[in-house]
Amino acid sequence: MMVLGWKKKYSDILKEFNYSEKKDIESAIQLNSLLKKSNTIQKIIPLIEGKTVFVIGSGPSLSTAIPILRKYKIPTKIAADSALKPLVENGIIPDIIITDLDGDESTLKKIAKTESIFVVHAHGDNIGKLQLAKKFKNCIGTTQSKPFSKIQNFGGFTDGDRGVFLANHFKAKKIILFGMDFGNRIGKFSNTKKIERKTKMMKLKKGESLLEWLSTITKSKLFTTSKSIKGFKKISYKELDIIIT
Ligand SMILES: Nc1ncnc2c1ncn2[C@@H]1O[C@H](COP(=O)(O)OP(=O)(O)OP(=O)(O)O)[C@@H](O)[C@H]1O
Ligand SMILES: Nc1nc2c(c(=O)[nH]1)N=C(CO)CN2
Ligand SMILES: [Mg+2]
Repeated sequence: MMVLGWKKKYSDILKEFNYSEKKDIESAIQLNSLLKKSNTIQKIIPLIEGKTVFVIGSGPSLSTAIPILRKYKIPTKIAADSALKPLVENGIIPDIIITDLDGDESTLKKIAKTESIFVVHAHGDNIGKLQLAKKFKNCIGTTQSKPFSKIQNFGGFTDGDRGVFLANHFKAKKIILFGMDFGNRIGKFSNTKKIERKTKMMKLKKGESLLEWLSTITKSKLFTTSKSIKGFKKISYKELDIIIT
């Protein structure tokens, strides 16, 4: 089931970013045709339901988060797109990767056949990249429009906030953010080109506002080690041991 109220949020996104719903649907249809029938959804449940999960984005605080994340083996790690490369380079293989396939392609390919679950988002502007999804051993397809057949809609917009919506959908007990700073600085690990800066800032603003909205309806307890977000308790790395238990 889609998160209640998503339809209105999506309709606002279409208007604000001038996206075409028709193209989003076309992309989702293509992704659906590439995916095999699988039990990947069944594999994701035990990773999240009733658990503490980490959601890791590419904001400036990712650099200080990496040595901390290396110490924590148990909480499920959900990584957003371009956060994947620095994580893998530091020996951290996330359990779940949220991507619209514009992160680092060679890192995606490197861990394609591991047990990690790839949650691939189809939208009107990534149709040309969808073939990559065929390489993943465990793959779930998503859309921001209506779900159908093998394509799901857990809510959310940018890769990072979609990770939080995914954790909410599968009933995480606690969700803790790393490298999810939003704000005016794009993290150095983000793949953003100079010309895309304005749109990227708009996307980050939208992602943050969606998380503020989610905080008013979720049953998961929300924390952030990154910059403050309304509705999320700001914590220091030192407090992690207590919160995780
Ligand atoms: N200040 C920040 N700079 C970069 N990423 C951030 C920041 N704060 C939060 N994030 C999160 O990190 C995630 C991963 O970053 P990435 O650059 O891969 O974005 P993205 O969602 O793939 O964007 P797009 O696909 O539209 O280019 C973002 O989706 C966003 O949710
Ligand atoms: N149509 C369309 N949809 C999106 C896009 C995008 O560039 N185009 N980018 C996203 C993640 O940042 C999420 N959704
Ligand atoms: Mg992306």
